[in-house]
Amino acid sequence: MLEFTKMQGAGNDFIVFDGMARTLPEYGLLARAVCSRRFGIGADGILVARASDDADLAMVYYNADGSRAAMCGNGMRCFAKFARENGLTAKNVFTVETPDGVKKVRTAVSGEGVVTRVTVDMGRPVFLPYELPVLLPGERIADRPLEAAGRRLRVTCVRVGVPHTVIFVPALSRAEVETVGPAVERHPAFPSGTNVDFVEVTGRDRLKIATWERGAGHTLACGTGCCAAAVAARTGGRVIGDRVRLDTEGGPLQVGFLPDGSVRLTGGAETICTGVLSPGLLCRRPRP
Ligand SMILES: N[C@@H](CCC[C@H](N)C(=O)O)C(=O)O
Repeated sequence: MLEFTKMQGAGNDFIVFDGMARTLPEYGLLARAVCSRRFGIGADGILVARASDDADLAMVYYNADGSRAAMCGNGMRCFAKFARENGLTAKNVFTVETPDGVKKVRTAVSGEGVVTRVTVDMGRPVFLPYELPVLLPGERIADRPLEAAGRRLRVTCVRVGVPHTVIFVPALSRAEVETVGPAVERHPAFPSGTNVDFVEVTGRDRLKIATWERGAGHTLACGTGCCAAAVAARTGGRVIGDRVRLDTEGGPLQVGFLPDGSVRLTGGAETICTGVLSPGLLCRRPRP
């Protein structure tokens, strides 16, 4: 009997498992089986709750394609709600170990014990140069746009636990997300792949964003992507102030900038359903 909970944060959806006291199947296989939209439950990734020696809990994240990622911002909000509401912790403010370090989460809990909102201290984003296979003598990376899907793109690369490539556009286009997104995700400049964020500036403290995720494709929102976009926009003078609202395709999220250079992600999380996996699910041939 393998119980699961399906959750979403701004439409980025996850299957959550409690791995505190039980052994689960191999996570990559589990992710591919349950995330399949037609042959599984359907989700962008899986989250597994584990015990930790260094924090109150540990979160393991795998993308829908079975690849592991160090961090997931929307996933962390869902994880925090799951942990608090299912008694994995009794604290409203607690710490979670990830491969990107220990994250502090703050949950807003109603009188009925329901977590209504979660804020995650995401750490300091790091600007990255992208790796071009060949640079001409004297040429700087900033001089050369990235060529992908027949386009020459000005990109900003930022790591927020996981790699993001931010592209500012005059207006978001679904067609662009679906053509440029996969071409940039697998561009040779990014040997480990990258998430790709298309960002439209809609106000002095407001952005609209659409994301193509490494290992999951087009998703309705990406928490680490919102942090990357907010930091890229602020550093480039496109937004001002201490916080930015990001309108994702799945709803609004907020990113706050702290004096030490770190960022905070705030938003909601919801439980969709709970259930039990069919025992045969993991024995079937992996399907898309
Ligand atoms: N949806 C996530 C990011 C998940 C990881 C990503 N697909 C990767 O492989 O880097 C978020 O909300 O941050």
